[in-house]
Amino acid sequence: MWCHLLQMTSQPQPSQNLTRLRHWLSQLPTRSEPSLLVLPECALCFGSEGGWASLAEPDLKLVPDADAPMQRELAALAQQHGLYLVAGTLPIQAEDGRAYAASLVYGPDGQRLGRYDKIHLFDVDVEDDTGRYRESTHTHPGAGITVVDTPLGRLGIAVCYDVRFPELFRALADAGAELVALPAAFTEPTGEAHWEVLLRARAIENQCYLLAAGQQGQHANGRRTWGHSMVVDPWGRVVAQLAQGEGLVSARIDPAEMAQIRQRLPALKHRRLP
Ligand SMILES: O=C(O)CNC(=O)[C@H](CS)NC(=O)CCC(=O)C(=O)O
Repeated sequence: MWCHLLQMTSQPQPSQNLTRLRHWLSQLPTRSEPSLLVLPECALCFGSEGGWASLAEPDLKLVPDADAPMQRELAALAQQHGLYLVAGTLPIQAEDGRAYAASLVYGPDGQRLGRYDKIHLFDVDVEDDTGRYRESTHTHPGAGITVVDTPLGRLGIAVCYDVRFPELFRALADAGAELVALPAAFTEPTGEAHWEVLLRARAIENQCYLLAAGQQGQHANGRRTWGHSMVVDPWGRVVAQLAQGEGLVSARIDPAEMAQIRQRLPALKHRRLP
C-alpha cells in the first residue's frame, strides 16, 4: 500500500491553495487499492495576519448544517480520489475566539474518521526574519490524542512542533499507532538543525512510520519554511523525501517489515519505567 505526502507553499486564501491541491491530486497515480495522502500544516490557509481565526469554521460533525466550505471541499476531494486524507490543519472555532489547529482525517467515501487538535503551540523565538512566534495568541491547544484505523495500519496524528514531545508519540504507540502523520510548517533555521533528527528518532523509538508533510518556501507574510517532507520507516530510514518546491512524495508501506522489526528488536516490550 502506498502513502503520499504533499509539500506545499500555501498562501493566505483557501481558493488559491485548493487550486494547487486539485492540481496535485490529478497527478496521483491511480491504483486499485486505497492510498493515504497527508497534507502540510495550514494547507488551505497559511500566514494571513489575523486571518486564521476569522477563517475558522464550526466543526461540521457538531453542527452538520454549518457554513464550512473548507471541510465540505476536503471531504469531497477524499471521495472523488478514493483516498484516506489527513487534511493538514485547518482552523476550527474555539469557545474563546481563537481557533483549534485541527487535523481532520477523511476516508475514501468522504466520511470523517477523526479529528486531532495540535496540542503543543509554537511560542518560540527563532533566529529568522519573523523572530517571535506566538501561536497561542490565535490558536487554542488541543487536549487529547487521536488514532484512526486505515488499511495501511493504525494511524496516529501529531502536528509540527508536537514532534519535539516524545511523550505524545509514546502515547500514540501505546494506543497502537503503526504510522504517525505529521503535518508541519517548520521554520528554516529549526528545520535545518532538528527536523530530520527528530523525525527519525520518533520513528526509531516507536518503531513506526513517520509521514511528515511540510510547507516549503516563501509565504505571503514573509515567512520561509523548511520543507524536506519525508517518509521515515520503522527502522529510521528516510525512504522518500522532497527537499524543496511543491510536490508529491510517495512511499510504499510494508506492515510485514514493521512487524519483523518489532519482533526482532522488541524495545517497546522492554520498557521498565512507567
Ligand atoms: O501559523 C501559521 O500560519 C502556520 N503554523 C505554523 O507555522 C506553526 C505554528 S507558528 N509552526 C510551527 O509549529 C513550527 C515548529 C518549528 O519550526 C519547530 O518546532 O522548530
